[in-house]
Amino acid sequence: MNAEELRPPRPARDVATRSPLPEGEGGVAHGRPDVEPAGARPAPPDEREGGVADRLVDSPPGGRRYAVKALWRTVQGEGVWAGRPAVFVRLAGCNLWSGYEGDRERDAARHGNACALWCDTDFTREGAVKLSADALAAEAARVGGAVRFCVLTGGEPLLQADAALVGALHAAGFTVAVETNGTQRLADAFGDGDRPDWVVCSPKLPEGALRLEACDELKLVVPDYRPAQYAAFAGRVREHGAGAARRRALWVQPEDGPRLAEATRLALDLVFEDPRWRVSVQTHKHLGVD
Ligand SMILES: Nc1nc2[nH]cc(C(=O)O)c2c(=O)[nH]1
Ligand code: SF4
Ligand SMILES: [Mg+2]
Repeated sequence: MNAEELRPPRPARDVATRSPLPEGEGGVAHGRPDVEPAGARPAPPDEREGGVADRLVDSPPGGRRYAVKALWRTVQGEGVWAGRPAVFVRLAGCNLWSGYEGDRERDAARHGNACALWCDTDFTREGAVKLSADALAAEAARVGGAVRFCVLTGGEPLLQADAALVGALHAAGFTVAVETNGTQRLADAFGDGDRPDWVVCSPKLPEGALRLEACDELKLVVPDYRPAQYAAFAGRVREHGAGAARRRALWVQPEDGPRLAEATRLALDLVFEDPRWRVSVQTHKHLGVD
């Protein structure tokens, strides 16, 4: 069954623009259009985060292969490029948590990082597919259709991403962004070869432990990570824009989950206190997409 068949029948056009509710109960009197909430319709498989093993097989051994946990088309939900159509590639593995429930407290204590306690990302190697750079780029191009913006995420993507992978994506026409925790050096990952065009750092260790040389956006997940703790590292964020719009992209992003309300209040207080920082909203969650 394809996604189209899963959708409820489309109402006739004249009723689609009118609310079935009487006035005063969320109907036309409130100006609310009669639309389903975003994300109510099931997304096609290529637009869902899971299930890469269902459609892809390992590239033959021999050359360098990348463990890909998920590859899907969506919009970048966060930061400067929020709303930009993108192919997300989730590379398996992280250096700050094994990814298994039972290891959360051990790994948080081992590395001194709070994120192992709340990280909600599935980046374990189970179900990952090992793809060559060319196979990965070809799948990104197929899934992307007209989209040529690729976001490498994880886990920690710089444990795997290298110049050959970025080069293959560039050759397929992609602009490449990466979401890193800041523990890896770009020089170690990419040497003198192709590098990502855009680097987003969301640190999970104290700034003294960060080895990333520079980035284009800094995103702190509050309440555990706060601007005052990253004042020096914020100086490594490249400025973008012209004239008065020239600025660093410095974000505080409320942690999703049971602490969201408290974290949102803190994010607001932090940007009111120091307006160089902005509140980052996870727009993909509002849109109901992965
Ligand atoms: N659409 C979408 N945008 C994102 N931006 C950052 C993400 C992440 O999980 O790091 C993410 C994600 O998982 N989905
Ligand atoms: S560094 Fe990122 S992916 Fe790794 S455990 Fe922390 S939040 Fe999760
Ligand atoms: Mg996510």
